[in-house]
Amino acid sequence: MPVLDISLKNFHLDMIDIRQQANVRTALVFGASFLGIYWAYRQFSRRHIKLPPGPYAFPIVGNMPQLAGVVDPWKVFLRHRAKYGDVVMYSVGSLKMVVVCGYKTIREVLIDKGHCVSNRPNWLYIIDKLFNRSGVFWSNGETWKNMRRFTLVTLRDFGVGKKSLEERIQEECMIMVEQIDKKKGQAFDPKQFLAKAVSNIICTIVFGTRFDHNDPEFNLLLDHLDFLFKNAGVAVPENFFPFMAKLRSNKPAQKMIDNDTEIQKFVLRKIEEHRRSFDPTLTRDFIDMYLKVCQDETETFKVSEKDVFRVTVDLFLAGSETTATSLRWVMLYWIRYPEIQERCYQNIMEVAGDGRLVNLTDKVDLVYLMGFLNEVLRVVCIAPTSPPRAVNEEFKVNGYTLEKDTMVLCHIKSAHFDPDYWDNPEEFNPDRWIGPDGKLVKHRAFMPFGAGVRACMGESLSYMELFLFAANLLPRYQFKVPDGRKTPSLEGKQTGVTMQPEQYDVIAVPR
Ligand code: HEM
Repeated sequence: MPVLDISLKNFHLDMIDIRQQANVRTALVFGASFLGIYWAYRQFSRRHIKLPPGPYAFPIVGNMPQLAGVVDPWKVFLRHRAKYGDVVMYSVGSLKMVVVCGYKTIREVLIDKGHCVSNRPNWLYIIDKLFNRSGVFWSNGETWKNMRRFTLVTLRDFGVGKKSLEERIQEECMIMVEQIDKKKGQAFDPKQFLAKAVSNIICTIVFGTRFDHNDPEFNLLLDHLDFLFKNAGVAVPENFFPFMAKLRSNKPAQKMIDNDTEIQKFVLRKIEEHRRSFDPTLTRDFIDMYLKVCQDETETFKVSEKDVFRVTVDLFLAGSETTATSLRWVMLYWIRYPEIQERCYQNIMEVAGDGRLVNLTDKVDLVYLMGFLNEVLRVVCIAPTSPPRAVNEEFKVNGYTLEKDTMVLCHIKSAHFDPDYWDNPEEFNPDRWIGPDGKLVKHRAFMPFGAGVRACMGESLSYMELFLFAANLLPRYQFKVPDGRKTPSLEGKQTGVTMQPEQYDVIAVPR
């Protein structure tokens, strides 16, 4: 009975098929129910979390219309703080951003809960394209830990706090003196001099060499870095809506990437030059340190070329503009308050009146000058809102939950003007830094370099530069507003990350 045989076999196969289909269906129903229950559980359990309040967020674009392209975002954040409190939430698409104000709350976030906000939001489109999750500024996790360690050791080994770097900064200051002398009392904008002098200090640490101020390669590098610094901010729409990178006719994202490629070529040329002259017994600079680590077979920690390039750019981006801009503010406050400039000068004369160069050991005696520098950093607050962090572990602050991956900005300027921690915070007063014993006092709400695990890595270097430049320029010149010109305002503008003073000229009258 072959026919029946076949049909029986078919029947058997059909049964298997039906049973398999039933199994698949059961699995699907079971899976869907599980997901449904899980979703309901998540919704229910998250109903109890209290997110921070904030201004109305539009569908899809969220708060982008209120924030994109805003000049002085720190002022907008302060207006919202007055309405919503110390923790204010914004959103763009599905991303959440929180701005934290006031010293007490900032401290709680950056120090007490610092381990929960140790990431940077490196998923932002342009930032991710540029920084490639490498280097130290925008990396996270193991890469960040390794690169932070490598960078700190290298900065220490190549002179931060050491005599050799001190001499290099003094030398750079004297080159600036030669150039100021050439002005012969004519008005000039100190911006370029200061930018080149400070960048040359980073060049010394990274490449082991300085550049002539007229070197075209150096000037091109500075132009590229300046472009990147001014444009690679967080509040660029492409960071949140990558499709806009193709839509916007002026293609700002592509320009930044092209610009970054040019800097990359420069650094790679320097790495090649170093490779040709490399001597493992003589580590000359940051790049040599990288080559050494690469060649050392016993070294467990490996640095990639991508990382070394990125850290180099990180050091330029984080270290040149910030310090050079601080020095421009220092000069502006001198010309705005001639009597304070005179007190700084007298303070230096008491210690180094014989015309010698001021060095780092003089710092303890130059208390008024140090108080003045701190006061400039306080009132100006070069980075009024700190570079963003990202929540890596959900936590609560002031009763509000900050969910994982929320972007966090700390409003440093609000801490610097917090009336609970400063007497007359609006007043520019270097004397607030001098204690009854005549020594420099510390103020805990002073945090121009951020705080916690990701605090600035260049604080000591910056102070070295600010102090040595200020203390060695002032004995040589009295800085003044050019005759007949209006005294520049102290208002300033936040462009990108930093507070920029308005363009101004000075005259330097030899003492
Ligand atoms: C007046 C000058 C400077 C100011 C006001 C400043 C300010 C800051 C601030 C506010 C942060 C963020 C900290 C945080 O997230 O909590 C930062 C980070 C950083 N700064 Fe500075 N900085 C200055 C100079 C420098 C210099 C000279 C260097 C390098 C030589 C440097 C290297 C860095 C690096 C690498 C980071 C990232 C650290 C990390 O993410 O682990 N900075 N800086």
